[in-house]
Amino acid sequence: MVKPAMSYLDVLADTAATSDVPVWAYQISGEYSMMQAAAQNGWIDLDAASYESVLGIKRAGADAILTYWAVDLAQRLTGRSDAARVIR
Ligand SMILES: NCc1[nH]cc(CCC(=O)O)c1CC(=O)O
Repeated sequence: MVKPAMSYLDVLADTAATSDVPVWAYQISGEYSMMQAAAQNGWIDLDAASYESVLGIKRAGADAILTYWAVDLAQRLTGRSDAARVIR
């Protein structure tokens, strides 16, 4: 598990490149909170920025991502309001 994810994308990529076991990334509450706050101030598009931040973590090599947007993203990516139950 590499955390916090967004500040350690280089460490995540290096770890994923050499790990024999699945590598997880944790997008911690501080990363989530600063983006929620920025969106509340009208500074960023939350839907776009949250998706892009998680996509970047995946692109760095994470096999799985722990994120406070998990349910939101699952619903948006599947188009299903019950996505969180379905993916469990
Ligand atoms: N070491 C404990 C731990 N495990 C996960 C988090 C982050 C929890 C979060 O902020 O989402 C923390 C606290 C910390 O490292 O500061």
